[in-house]
Amino acid sequence: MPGSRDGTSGPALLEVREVTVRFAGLTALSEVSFTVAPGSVHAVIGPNGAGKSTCFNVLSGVYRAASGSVRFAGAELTALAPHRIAALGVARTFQNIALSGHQPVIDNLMLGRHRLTRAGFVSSGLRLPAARREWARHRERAAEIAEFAGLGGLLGTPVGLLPYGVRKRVELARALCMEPRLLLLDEPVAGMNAGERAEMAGLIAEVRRGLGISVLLVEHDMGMVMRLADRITVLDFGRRIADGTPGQVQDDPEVIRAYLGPSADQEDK
Ligand SMILES: Nc1ncnc2c1ncn2[C@@H]1O[C@H](COP(=O)(O)OP(=O)(O)OP(=O)(O)O)[C@@H](O)[C@H]1O
Repeated sequence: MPGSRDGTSGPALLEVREVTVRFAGLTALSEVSFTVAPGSVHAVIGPNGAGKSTCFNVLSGVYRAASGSVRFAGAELTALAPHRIAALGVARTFQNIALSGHQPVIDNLMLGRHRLTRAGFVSSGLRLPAARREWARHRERAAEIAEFAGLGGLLGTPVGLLPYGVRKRVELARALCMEPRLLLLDEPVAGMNAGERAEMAGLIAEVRRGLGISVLLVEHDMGMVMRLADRITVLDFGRRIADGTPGQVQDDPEVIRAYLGPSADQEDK
């Protein structure tokens, strides 16, 4: 198809090309390339230490690549600071929850709206009518997103009082409050029980289907990855060893050797 390098339709939303990252003698990523199609769920998998988090940290501007390029919707990201990348429409969640536990859900979500404010309702302290109106508009949108994420009845609840699985959904909802075009999810179901995992998987599917937002996912839960992802990139020792549909990756001998093992349908490795 025109503009397509990987069989998906249309030009890539994110194009990672030959990215290398080094830490004092260790090559954490070695000339890694992959593309994320608009409106798709793309997973990055691989054993511990394969370079998955490093990859996310390059995409979100936390780490600098030694070489290679990352293009998002036509813009080069590799030299940009994290807030500039976020402003272009790339939002992320972290392996460990990064929320303010004593603040209610709605306040945590409003932090996600901050970059979108014009009147600066935080700095003006809501003294100006324009700032108050803008604050109300953003609060309404944050409440809508909370509803979408199944948090509608919890707006006033301090995050620290919520069960782990719900806090992870608050974190995802906060990222959605930035109105991203691409959402980076770092191990979204790690540490969850089966019910929480199913809820989170349903929410991620809805983010793509209902909101049209592309999702790039690092995850060890292979059952979830195989069900959710349109495409999977497999890393091992910082190198890309496979890239394809779940079916292709699952049957790839090198992936089986390095990561999946002989029984590729294990739920969680
Ligand atoms: N800031 C850093 N300084 C030095 N080495 C690092 C740094 N971050 C990552 N590394 C190293 O880079 C390699 C890749 O690590 P990374 O965390 O990206 O792997 P991962 O695939 O995310 O692993 P996991 O599944 O355990 O999260 C590892 O050898 C790790 O020790």
